[in-house]
Parts: sequence; C-alpha cells; structure tokens
Amino acid sequence: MHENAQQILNNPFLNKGTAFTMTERQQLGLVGLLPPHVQTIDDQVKQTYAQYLTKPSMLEKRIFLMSIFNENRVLFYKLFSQRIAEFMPIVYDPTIADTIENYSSLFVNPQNAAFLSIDDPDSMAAALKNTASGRNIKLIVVTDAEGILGIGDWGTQGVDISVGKLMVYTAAAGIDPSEVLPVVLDVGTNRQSLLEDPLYLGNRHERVRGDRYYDFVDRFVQTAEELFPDLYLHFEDFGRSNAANILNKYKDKIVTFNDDIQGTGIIVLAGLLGALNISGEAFTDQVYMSFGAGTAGAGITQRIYEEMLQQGLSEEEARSRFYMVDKQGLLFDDDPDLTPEQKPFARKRSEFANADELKTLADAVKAVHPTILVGTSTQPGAFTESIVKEMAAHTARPIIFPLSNPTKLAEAKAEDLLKWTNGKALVATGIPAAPVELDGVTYEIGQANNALVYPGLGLGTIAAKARLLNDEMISKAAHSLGGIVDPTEPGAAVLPPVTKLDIFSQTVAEAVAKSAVAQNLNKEPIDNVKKAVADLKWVPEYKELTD
Ligand SMILES: NC(=O)c1ccc[n+]([C@@H]2O[C@H](COP(=O)([O-])OP(=O)(O)OC[C@H]3O[C@@H](n4cnc5c(N)ncnc54)[C@H](O)[C@@H]3O)[C@@H](O)[C@H]2O)c1
Ligand SMILES: O=C(O)C[C@H](O)C(=O)O
Ligand SMILES: [Mn+2]
Repeated sequence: MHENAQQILNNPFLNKGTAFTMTERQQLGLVGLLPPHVQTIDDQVKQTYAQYLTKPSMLEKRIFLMSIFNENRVLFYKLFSQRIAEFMPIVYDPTIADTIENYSSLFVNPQNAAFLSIDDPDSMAAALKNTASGRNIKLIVVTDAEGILGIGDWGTQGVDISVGKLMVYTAAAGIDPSEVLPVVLDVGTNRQSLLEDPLYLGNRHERVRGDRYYDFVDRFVQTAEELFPDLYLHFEDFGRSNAANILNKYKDKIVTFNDDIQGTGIIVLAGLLGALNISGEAFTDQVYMSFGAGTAGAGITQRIYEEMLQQGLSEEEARSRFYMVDKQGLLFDDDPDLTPEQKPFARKRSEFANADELKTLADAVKAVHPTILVGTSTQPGAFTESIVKEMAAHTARPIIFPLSNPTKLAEAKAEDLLKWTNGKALVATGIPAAPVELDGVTYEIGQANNALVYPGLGLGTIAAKARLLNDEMISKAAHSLGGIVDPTEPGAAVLPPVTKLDIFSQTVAEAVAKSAVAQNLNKEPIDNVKKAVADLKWVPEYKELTD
C-alpha cells in the first residue's frame, strides 16, 4: 500500500471514494482499496440521496448527511447545493438544535473543528494550527455556546452551530470548505444536566466570567488574526451580556461580524422593506415593537432605527417609533436592569397614563398600537390570538415576525397569524414554514433567518478584501434583497425564497463588495467587483489528484 493512500481516503478534503479514477488509484496507491467500478459524482449523488430518503426522522437524516460530510466534502456539497431548500431544515435549523442537545452522546467525529479550552489557554495557537493543518483559513465561525439559538447554554456541544453555519456559507455562497474553521470556546457551562452527564465532552465547571473570560476571547482574536491574516471572523450565539461587548470591541479594528446582532438586523430590515413594498406603506410611518429585547432584539432594533435615520427622520423622531418589551414588560428608562443596548429605546413613564400597568405584551400592544411586532423572546406561543387581533384592529397590514428558534420556541405559527387576521398579516418566520392556504389564496411565508444573508455578506466582504465590515456595507446587504419577489402577486412572501438562496447570496455579495470598494475599504485594487465575487466561488467538483 502507498504510504499516503489511507490518509487520502481519510481526508474529507481529498477523498472521492468510488470516484477515484483508475489513473489516480494507480498513482496514489489506492488500487485494491476500493471496489473496482469507478463512479461519477452524479452516480454518487443519486446513490447518497436514495440512502438519505430511507432515514425515518429529521435527526437520522442529519446524522446520515453528516457522515457524508465527515468523509467527502465535495460529495456532501454537491448534494446539498442541488437541494438547498430541502436540506436547510435538516442540516441547519431546526434539526441542528437536536444535534447540539445530544452532541456528546451522538459524537463520532470532531468535523475539523477547533476546541479551545479556557483551562489551557497556552495551547490555543497549537490547537488552531493543528486544526487548520496548513489550510489557508479565511473564515471562522466561533461560538462560546452560551446562547445557542433560543435553547441556551450548551457548552462544548455548541460547536455544532459553528459547523452548521459554515455549511450554509458553502452551500449558499460557495465559500471554499477547505478555507473555513469552526471554533468553540469552551469556557465551561452552567447547564447542570451537562455537568452531571457522564458522557459530556466539555469542561466540567461553571462558565468563567469577567476578565479571565474577556482575556481568553481576546487571546483567541489576536491569535487567529496572527495565524490567518485574511480572516473574516463570525461570532455566533454568545450570551446577552457578552455578544455586543465583543462586537463593539473589535468591529472597528478587524473584519468581524456578529450574526445574531447584525445578520438578524439585516434580514429583518429586508423583510420589512419587502412587507412595505406589498402594503405600500411608508417605512417612516411605522411603529415598531420588539418582543424579547436581547442580543437579536436589540440588534434588529438598532438596524431599523438606522434605516429610519437614513430615510430622513431626526434621531428624536426615529426613537419615538420604537418600543421594547422584555420580561419586565414595556421597558422604561428608570429601570436599573436595562442593558446598554436597550437604554436608547426605553420610554419615559410620563408618556403613559398607566405606565405601571404595562407589564405584559398584551398591555403594551393595547397601549402602543404597533404596526410591526418582531419576536426574539424564546417564548413559544407568546403572540396569542387576542394580541394579534388587537394589533390588527389598529393597522391595515400588521407586520408580524415570530423569529424565535427552533420550532418549539416560535412566538406563533404563520398559519395562525394569517387566520386570525383574515390574511392581512405580513408574516415571516425564523424557521421554514409551509405555504398557507386561506380563502383561495396561497400565502408564501418568507424565512427571516440570518442564514439568508450572512453567506452573501461574508462572500462579498472576503471577495472585496475589505479591511472592515461596516454599517454602510450592512445596510447595502439589506437593501439588495429587494426586487426579487413580485409584491403584486396575491400572497407574495416578504422575502425571497430559500430555493433561490444561492442566487441571491451572489446579489448580496456583489452589493456588499461594491460598497466596500466605493468606501475604499479594499486592501488591494479591484476593477471588477462582480468578477471578484465570481472568482472566489468554489464549486463542488472533484479535482484531478494526479500529476
Ligand atoms: N431568525 C433569526 O435569524 C434569529 C436570529 C437570532 C436569534 N433568533 C432567535 O431569537 C431568540 C433570542 O435570541 P437572542 O440571541 O436574542 O437571545 P437573548 O437571550 O440575548 O435574548 C432573549 C431575550 O428575551 C427575553 N425574554 C425571556 N423571557 C421573556 C418573556 N417571558 N417575555 C419577554 N421577553 C423575554 C430575555 O430577557 C432576553 O432579553 C432565540 O430563540 C433565537 O433563536 C432568531
Ligand atoms: O441559527 C439560526 O437559525 C438563526 C439564529 O442565528 C439564531 O440564533 O436563532
Ligand atoms: Mn444565532
């Protein structure tokens, strides 16, 4: 046996399985290691998909697809890119939540992720080098797993969100899978059931907080930047008390992105622009209510506020359009528990005769009459029939986005929102939702999930070799999604369909890269932005491994 043959078969970036040609088999020492018939990638895709169909549950389907991912990246992405809309709920949200909750007991393969432990910070550079293994890393998704989706703290098991987000980057935007690195910062977990689980694979202690935590994050950022100079650093699912701090610390220095704050802000803004395109109402006339004013809720609010300014409102006028509701009820400026991100949007008690009574969403909706209601609260069913009907009684086309993930945490179902409002509600959901039939109209439901924008945003920023990812680029990303849906079509969705994710990721990327170049943020000259984006795109085809 050729000494590298087994290594090649075990390397998912090189392995082609039965598709190794006869010449490759001879030159690489693979003769006899594979059944004699050489398959094409299309044969492999057909066979793999047929096996996939035999798996009885979404979780088993995901486990099967991940076994292909573990063994052969090109085959995995060939299959995924042909069936993006079908596979998204399996590979990504909501099924990914099940695999995160069960990560330790399901563990078979580390999936080329870097596990960085706060108990061993001195090994960080070695750990990153070992996992990169000489690859030119341009994109990292890092999590500390304190706020995974809406399911909370999952310690080391949260690594799957980094792996999953990166899979969508490649399937949607063609980011080269050999140039990405999923990372988990294991700083402990406060989930007692994990600490007590004999199978738990992470550090068995409570989350480290304060300076030691921030020093560890900083050491990670510095080390990653040194090792990978062209890095786009994506932060995912950090906790409410850290996410914005980390973004604010680094966003003016390096190319960094917080998906829950910025990605969600972009997709919700795009969804609102789509909804108002359908209703014909003005953006600046809207009254916005955020239910669940945490990382995502505050990030979205800030983006919508920036848009109000851009559309001509003064800061004071713009602020007057926003209301935040969290556990306490409507947020007021005398509340000592407000987060720094909530403060600018908290109201004065003097604005309401009954301010002290506004302790629930129902009270707040009744007092404010919002035209837009966005849920990022992790409270299932919080958008009740009576709340929705109350909202619809005061606005012709209520815009309602229940965005909490996964499915079990959504504030409402699209179907109910349409039924309760006789089809008037303009709806988008965090997880995919089937079309709704009502009174002879088929309502397509847009998916307001940051996965619809972060791949294009990353592709555009990397293609432009931008020094930073700034607000202007973010705003352009949100606006670029307009014009894909025909708003005159009855039941039109507020956002473009996931079936076109690969196409509009390109659109987003071009808009973002163009903005970077227009602002002189590109580190190297670029004459043709479209070409720069197209040239970066990786396609899932086998490359000849012989010389
Ligand atoms: N669709 C998307 O693209 C998208 C993006 C990001 C987050 N999300 C979802 O949004 C949810 C929140 O995520 P996050 O990262 O902002 O988490 P977070 O913990 O930072 O924020 C959640 C907020 O909800 C508040 N909350 C909890 N119980 C409440 C109650 N009973 N009433 C009102 N508010 C309550 C919390 O106090 C907190 O401020 C999650 O379910 C997540 O999956 C969706
Ligand atoms: O991961 C998702 O589905 C979207 C978002 O980033 C979330 O945290 O819910
Ligand atoms: Mn997230």
